Amino acid sequence: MHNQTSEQKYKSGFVSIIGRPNVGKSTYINQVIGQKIAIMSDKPQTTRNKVQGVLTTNEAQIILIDTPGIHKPKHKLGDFMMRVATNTLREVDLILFMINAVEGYGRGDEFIIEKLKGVQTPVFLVINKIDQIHPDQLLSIIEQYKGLYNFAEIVPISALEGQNTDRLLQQIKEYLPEGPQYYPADQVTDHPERFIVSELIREKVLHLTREEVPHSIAVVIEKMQKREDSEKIHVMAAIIVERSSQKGIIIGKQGSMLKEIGKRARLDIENLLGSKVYLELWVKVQKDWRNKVTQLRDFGFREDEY
Ligand SMILES: Nc1nc2c(ncn2[C@@H]2O[C@H](COP(=O)(O)OP(=O)(O)OP(=O)(O)O)[C@@H](O)[C@H]2O)c(=O)[nH]1
Repeated sequence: MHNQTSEQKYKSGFVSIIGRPNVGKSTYINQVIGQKIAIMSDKPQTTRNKVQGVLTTNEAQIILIDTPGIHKPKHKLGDFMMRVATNTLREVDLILFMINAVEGYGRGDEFIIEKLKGVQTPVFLVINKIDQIHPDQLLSIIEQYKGLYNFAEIVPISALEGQNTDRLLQQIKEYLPEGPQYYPADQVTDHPERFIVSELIREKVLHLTREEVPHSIAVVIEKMQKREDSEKIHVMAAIIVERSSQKGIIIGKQGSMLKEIGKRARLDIENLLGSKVYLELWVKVQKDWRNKVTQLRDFGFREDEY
């Protein structure tokens, strides 16, 4: 076939976002996609799974993968997350290594850069939260990081305020290979709704209980279906904790905390599903689940599912 058209070919690809906890990865994905997909919290390491956001335009489709924070594993769950993250880096078309402009270079960054040296994929250095620093500081950050790794591009942004995020998108497109539209244009994530629903509930628990409940909690959706007798979707979810003291905190005085968690989560879930929701929550104690890989699988942290 002699198809001598001057039209640009469609581009598409997978872009992995890595960085220390709390640098703003979820905020960036939400900023790009414009919907609350990745959950956000002030506490580090709220992202456990890869949450994909899909951005489709007339010229390209960018599939963003929020990779769980790469860090030195302390227990089985950390080890498992690290493996998932490292595998991801080899498979994607582009890696965004995000740093927080306000925090100095640390051992966490050093660890990530060591990991990056083992992959062929091009890497952008994305300096986030530039709304919080003086431009002069930016120059010295750029100088410092330039010497550490051969970054394909260095892009300063503010994910929160949207500064320079358009330019970053443009540069991402330039690095993507020609490819098909993997997802329909109106699809913003390929995660099952159940997963997003469980993350919305987990987010409320973490926000409302502040430092009192650790990140090791999990939320398992046991049932999610439309009730025959009403328009509502019935969601049943268990919040899994490691100690009964944590159970007490989550339930609160006369159930007040659990009630508040449920109320806030329900509103978000209704928004997500576009339907009224009947949400039933309970708290379950399961000791030391983080170290039990078999239980991780039960809770849905399955490598082959990503
Ligand atoms: N000032 C400012 N704050 C930001 C910016 N981007 C993110 N934040 C804040 O930084 C905090 C952490 O953001 P997240 O998006 O949850 O960070 P994350 O990298 O996904 O965190 P993990 O899930 O722990 O890996 C939140 O309080 C955000 O509001 C930014 O550009 N400027």
